[in-house]
Amino acid sequence: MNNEILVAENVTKIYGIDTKNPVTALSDVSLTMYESDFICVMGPSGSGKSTFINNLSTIDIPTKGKVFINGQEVRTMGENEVGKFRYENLGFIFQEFNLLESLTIFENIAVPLTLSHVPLEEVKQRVQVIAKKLGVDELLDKYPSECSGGQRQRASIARALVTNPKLIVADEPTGNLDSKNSHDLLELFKRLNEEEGVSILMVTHDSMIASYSQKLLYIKDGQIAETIERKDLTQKEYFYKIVDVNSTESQKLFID
Ligand SMILES: Nc1ncnc2c1ncn2[C@@H]1O[C@H](COP(=O)(O)OP(=O)(O)OP(=O)(O)O)[C@@H](O)[C@H]1O
Repeated sequence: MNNEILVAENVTKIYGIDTKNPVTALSDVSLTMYESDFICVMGPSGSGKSTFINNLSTIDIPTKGKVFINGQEVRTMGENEVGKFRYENLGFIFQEFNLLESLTIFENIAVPLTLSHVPLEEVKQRVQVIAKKLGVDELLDKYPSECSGGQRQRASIARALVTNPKLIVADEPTGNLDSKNSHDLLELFKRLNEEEGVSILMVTHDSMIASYSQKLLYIKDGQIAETIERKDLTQKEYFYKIVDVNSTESQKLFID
């Protein structure tokens, strides 16, 4: 059995808890993720998917419950410690790429290494390697404004991966990519997952993208309503199962 990388115990998130209209976005959710797990999160709009991954990955702090990453309880870490911990362990990929406009693509990708005081020669070498993997090695001297949406997205993915994170946390990472680039990204995730044991926790609304995972969590009303595991299914069989869950759950919305 692989080591536990992320443990969430009875996590609840209530937005606006001190207001007249608090919103319980996540309700008593637990999850154990092991090294090399590849988990996808799906569910209707507003069901709590982003809240789920944000609260499990140090971006946000739960109202109730505990989160452990690599055995450390996130709540007990100071702000600086959490920052360092993120750089060393986590790679975040979001739909908005948040590249710094005043820095070149090279400098953007290098940011997490520079912040960790990695020597310049090593920075250059690691940026080159990851930029090549993401197909942005020709763009390193350009500024984000000189690149297309897909190129910027790939550069931001290179920045998330340049630290060799143990856990990739991705919220709709293919949102701005065309279908070829989406599948290339998922093939890269698959390789990192299978060959380097990187764990992946990813939100997507696309069943085809979700079919690259080994486990699917279907979130509804802030809770895990269904869990499907790929096990020995082919990707195609798993894909059909995912489509089925999405369509069955969508139909329930009519009946309810
Ligand atoms: N900062 C916030 N303050 C108040 N309510 C919030 C906040 N963020 C999210 N919510 C509410 O929490 C619930 C869950 O939102 P969340 O963004 O996690 O859903 P989601 O499943 O990711 O949605 P989508 O697929 O539309 O992105 C929604 O009702 C949303 O309106």
